Amino acid sequence: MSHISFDTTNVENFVAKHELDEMQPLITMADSQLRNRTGAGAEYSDWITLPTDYDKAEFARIQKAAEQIKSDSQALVVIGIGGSYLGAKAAIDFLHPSFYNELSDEERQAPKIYFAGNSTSSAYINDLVRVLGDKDFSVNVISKSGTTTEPSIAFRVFKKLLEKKYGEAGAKKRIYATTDANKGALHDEAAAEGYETFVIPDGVGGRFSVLTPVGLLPIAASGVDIQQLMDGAKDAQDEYSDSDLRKNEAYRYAALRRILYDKGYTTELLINWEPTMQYLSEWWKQLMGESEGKNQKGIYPSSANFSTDLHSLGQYIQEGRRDLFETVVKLDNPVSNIALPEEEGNKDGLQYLEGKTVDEVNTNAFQGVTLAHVDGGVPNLAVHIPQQDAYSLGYLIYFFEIAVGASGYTFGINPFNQPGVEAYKTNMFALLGKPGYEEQTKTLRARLNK
Ligand SMILES: O=P(O)(O)OC[C@H]1O[C@H](O)[C@H](O)[C@@H](O)[C@@H]1O
Repeated sequence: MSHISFDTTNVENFVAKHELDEMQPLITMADSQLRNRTGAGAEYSDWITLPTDYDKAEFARIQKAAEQIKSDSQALVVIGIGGSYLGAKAAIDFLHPSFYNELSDEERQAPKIYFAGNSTSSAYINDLVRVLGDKDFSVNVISKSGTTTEPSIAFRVFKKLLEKKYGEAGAKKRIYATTDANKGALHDEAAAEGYETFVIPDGVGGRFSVLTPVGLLPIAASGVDIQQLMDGAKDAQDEYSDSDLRKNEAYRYAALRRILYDKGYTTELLINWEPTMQYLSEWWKQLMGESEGKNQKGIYPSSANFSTDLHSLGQYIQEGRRDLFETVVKLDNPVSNIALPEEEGNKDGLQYLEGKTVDEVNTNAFQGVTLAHVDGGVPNLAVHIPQQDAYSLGYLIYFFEIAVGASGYTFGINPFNQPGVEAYKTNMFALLGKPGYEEQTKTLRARLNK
């Protein structure tokens, strides 16, 4: 089966071959820290072998639950934030046509999928309640800690809606809880109420959890064959197991990013050429940013959607501050491809495109833009995705995960924690009057009232 490939042609003007060779000792060290579990945060690196070591009985239970949701629900509300929703959203967008929720029931053959609990916006919850209307729906509430504020608030709202519609007993059958095996408020509530539960393994952090029940249940409920997703990841696990930079494309990606960072290219733009891939970038940004942004170091992960953003950000990328590099994720064979309609005359000046497909325009734009950006001083890496299918996506997910694991260790940081995320939470809890935060409440109120 063909799989993703990594193209470094357009970074050659910026990084000499010997520079990559000279990264080998650092990569060998990072690989050893990862595989031998001797690096910082190693207790959260079970995702490395997840594609072969996952719980097969639970996997079958996920597939069964997905069938149940398909049979009794017109909509599934997926409640989670950060790593507890971005992977599922990225996969569902990538693996289905645009406007998935707007397709006819017959074409979709699966419930509409809505995401909630991923912001503190009150309007968003309100709007989703209106959209659900009298639709039959189920809820998949996802939280590794089981205590995150945004999903907890949304869960209360949608749980009440379910109870109003189906009664307490009926509601319980429509709630699927994905959380820690032993602890947290969501775990305790699920156990007390008898919700069907799925476990987020201890050794897999949120941003690495898309191939656990966190991502798998919503993805399966949308009609995707999750076995293919796991198969792709499994083949990638085999493919990227060698510490030799000449043989391991994921490590080559990690090493090149690190070399570019050291040369002053401190922002990486993940570029896509398909609107169905925007959330892949959002997932990737958490994976990279939460893993590497520590000790005042790390590449800032950003993204742009082409060709759309060429008409807004294109000027900056071409001629702005030269601290950017691009990693393009290019889908080589999109599922649908249309030809430009023929027309009498040449009023719109498009006659030269007749006989060409719109995807040929996209690919030519990709090639032209890449060369222009390279000429403008933007190093360019490219990951080619052969097909818009679950196998390729599983492969791609693993590529980025293993790359950031290795890359994190080259920075000398712990790639698997996220201590900095707590700072805003402490302030928010203090301002909202959560018990235990009384001292901070006083200090913050005084600062705000100045
Ligand atoms: O799954 P949860 O425990 O609710 O966490 C959801 C997200 O929130 C946090 O603040 C973390 O920084 C993320 O790494 C995590 O993915």
